[in-house]
Parts: sequence; C-alpha cells; structure tokens
Amino acid sequence: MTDILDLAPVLPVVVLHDAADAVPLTRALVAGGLRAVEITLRTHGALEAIAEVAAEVPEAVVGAGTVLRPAQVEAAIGAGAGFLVSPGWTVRLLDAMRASGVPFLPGVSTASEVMTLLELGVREMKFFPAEAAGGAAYLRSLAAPLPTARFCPTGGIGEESARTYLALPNVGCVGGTWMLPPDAVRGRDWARVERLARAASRLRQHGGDTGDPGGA
Ligand SMILES: O=C(O)C(=O)C[C@H](O)[C@H](O)COP(=O)(O)O
Repeated sequence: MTDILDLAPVLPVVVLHDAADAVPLTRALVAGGLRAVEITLRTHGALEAIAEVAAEVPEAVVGAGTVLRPAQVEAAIGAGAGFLVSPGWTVRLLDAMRASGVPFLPGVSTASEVMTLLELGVREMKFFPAEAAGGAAYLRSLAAPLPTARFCPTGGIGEESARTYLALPNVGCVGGTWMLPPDAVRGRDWARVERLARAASRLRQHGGDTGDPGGA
C-alpha cells in the first residue's frame, strides 16, 4: 500500500461546487505534477466527482476528504476513493478507516492524540488545523519526543509556509488549497491551476521556485 505522504509533496484539498469541474481540475493538477488529490465530502456531488475522477483520470490517485462518519467511509470507497482523510478522528471512524483497506489520514492537533494513535498502530496523520494549532514550530517540537509519527499538515498553509513544513523530518507532505484559487476554479482557468500545481510539485526538490504568475 503506497503511503499517502509519499505520493507527492503537496496534497491539493479540493472543495467542488460543480462536480463537472472535477475531471478537468484534476487533469490540471496532474499535468502540474500533483497526482494525489483530495476531494472533500463537503459539497453535493463530491462522491460523483470522486467516481468520475477515478474512472477518467487513472494517472491521479483520488481520495476523499472531510470523512467524518463511518458511513462516509463506505460511500467514498464505493465511489472509488483510493485514500481517506479526516480533520479529526473517533474510535468508530478509525475502525471503519482501518477496515476499508485503503490508506487513511486521521486528523490530530495535540501530543496526546498523536500518542494515542501511535499506540493504536497509526503512524501517518493529518495535522489540522496546522497554522492555527501551532504551525511548523509545533510540529518541530513534536519530532523530538514522538519521532515515529509522520504528518501531512493542512489548514491555512500557503506556498511559503509549505516550504517550511516540508523541511521538517516528520512531514511527508502538506495539504492545501493555494493552487486552486477560487477565481481560477470559478473561471475554469485550468492553465493557471496547472502552473500553480507545478510550482507546488517542485517545492520539495528545489526548495521552491516560481510563484503564481497571475491569471492566464
Ligand atoms: O475539509 C477538511 O476535511 C479539512 O480538514 C479542512 C481542509 O483541510 C482545509 O479546509 C484546507 O484548506 P486551507 O486552509 O485553505 O488550506
């Protein structure tokens, strides 16, 4: 099973308002070098969007985000989700995620939660809400006492802060929405999304380079 944290340095978090955008948006992200894509179950049509991406963009690894309840695990897997992400976790949700057979990232924001999940055998976690919960300094502090936990920080991260997180030993990838500016998605400016994705995909290798060159 491929670890989610190793698929790409940046995990785009997609909130779709029109399921018809899912395939072209994902193609733009993949063309830019980001092949793991999290579609949040926050909007109507999210499951349909996951199904379409799974069927039509085989080079992408599409997962479901904002998975809050066990029933959503089943629905997401049924739609074709290849991984599951939650802003937090409960015992029931964790049981369902484990039983799903796909990689999953439960969300944590305290040392005690990290310790509890490690005790339960879970080593990969989403750190959410990353910036509000203490940012890179907080994760850096966790690395010393809890070196076996690996994180995908998400929440309030932009290209600059992504670079800081990615330099930490306990960060596998960062999640964010900065490569999907609302006006670009609304205007279906997939070329701009592709450019932003390309810059994001290069963060790890080159320590970052170009930013958003602006609209198409
Ligand atoms: O939907 C979820 O399950 C979440 O946990 C929230 C998302 O990770 C953030 O909404 C990311 O958005 P930014 O803060 O713009 O990076």
